[in-house]
Amino acid sequence: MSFERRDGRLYAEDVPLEDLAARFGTPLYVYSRAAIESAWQAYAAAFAEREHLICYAVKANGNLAVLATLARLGSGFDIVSQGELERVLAAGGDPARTVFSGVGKGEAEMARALEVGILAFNVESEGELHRLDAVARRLGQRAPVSLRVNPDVDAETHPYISTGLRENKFGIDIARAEAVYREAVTLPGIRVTGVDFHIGSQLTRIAPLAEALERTLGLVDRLAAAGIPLAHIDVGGGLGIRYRDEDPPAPAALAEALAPALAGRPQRLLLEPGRALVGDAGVLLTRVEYLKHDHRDFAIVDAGMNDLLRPALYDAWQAIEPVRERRGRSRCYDVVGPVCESADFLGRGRELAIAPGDVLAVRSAGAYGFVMSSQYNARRRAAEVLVDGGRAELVRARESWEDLWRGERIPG
Ligand SMILES: Cc1ncc(COP(=O)(O)O)c(C=O)c1O
Ligand SMILES: N[C@@H](CCCC[NH3+])C(=O)O
Repeated sequence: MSFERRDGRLYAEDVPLEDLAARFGTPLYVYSRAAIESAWQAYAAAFAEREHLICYAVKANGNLAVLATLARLGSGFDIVSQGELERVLAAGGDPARTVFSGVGKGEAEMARALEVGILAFNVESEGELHRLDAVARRLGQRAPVSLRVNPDVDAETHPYISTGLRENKFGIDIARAEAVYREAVTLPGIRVTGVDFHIGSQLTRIAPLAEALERTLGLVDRLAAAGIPLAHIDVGGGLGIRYRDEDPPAPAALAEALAPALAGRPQRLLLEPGRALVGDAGVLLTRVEYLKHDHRDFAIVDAGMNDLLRPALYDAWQAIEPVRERRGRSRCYDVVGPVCESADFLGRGRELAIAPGDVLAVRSAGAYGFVMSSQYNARRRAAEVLVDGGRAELVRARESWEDLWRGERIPG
């Protein structure tokens, strides 16, 4: 574990978190390099038996230092925008190990991805396939394509992050996919290379993934029979982490569960984990501003929904702990931010012994934390720090006041 409590103080590797709050201010995201590395190694070891490529889902945490850490391990990347592609390139990531997902790819994004030579476009609709064909032909290229199929399985997760049901906007209905492949192989700007699915995020059961794979392999077999062999099978990401009492499968259990269905198949396996690699590798530090004891007990802290949106958006539960234990009476607090919304909470009904000035750590904030933050209420986005052993480095400075109006103009 890279975030541990010793003698009542919470550490990131060998650095006390309260020291980081004092040095860099709050709100502050803190990541542990060792935690990222060990999560990635565990994933890679789990799938070592077969030829595979881990394409880390950049959306989970796109900080350049995080991406560079993963690139150095040999990771590939799963991107959903040109912005994420530029980040991967800036961090030294390999475009030839990068897949491009997302339902709304623009022409310029496609052209840029073709220019740098990505591994595959995960194409999510026929309209996108035709647009990509046209863009590639204009550039005198053939775009490598894997169709993202929608296998219509219930991932059994929060409805906002479930993506593999027919009513979701993602992917091509698996029942129609064969026809789309048959057309794709006739398009001069398209080179068919694989198939892809991603059924949702924060998955705690393997069964829906195994079901999606089974349905997809049926398609792979029908395509092979039709003379359309595929070079890779991309099973997406989605493996959950333990925020509270969930019991998500480890990567090894996932690998074991998928192995029988994949046995003997020549395709390279692609995986797109995000949260499972970085979720537990980060915390959000925030300082208590006020304690207010009215109808309820409120701990008003200096981080809000603009810094960490998950509680407000999904009613998500993340552990909140003082970085230094304090003796004394505890109370049951709603931990709320300074933003003018009643949804601005980090946690509700938390038993805490705290005083104004104390620093709290919101755990498991390495994924979908900073990346989902905003400047709402004209709040500067938090700084980010990467800890490596006993060293802590500022890897993104807190925004300046001018950052709040960069690019704006007062006309006339
Ligand atoms: C296409 C795609 N791949 C991979 C991921 C990574 O998901 P997770 O962070 O749940 O592993 C997502 C997000 O859910 C996604 O949309
Ligand atoms: N943002 C979500 C995950 C979204 C996954 C994106 N496909 C979360 O915090 O849980």
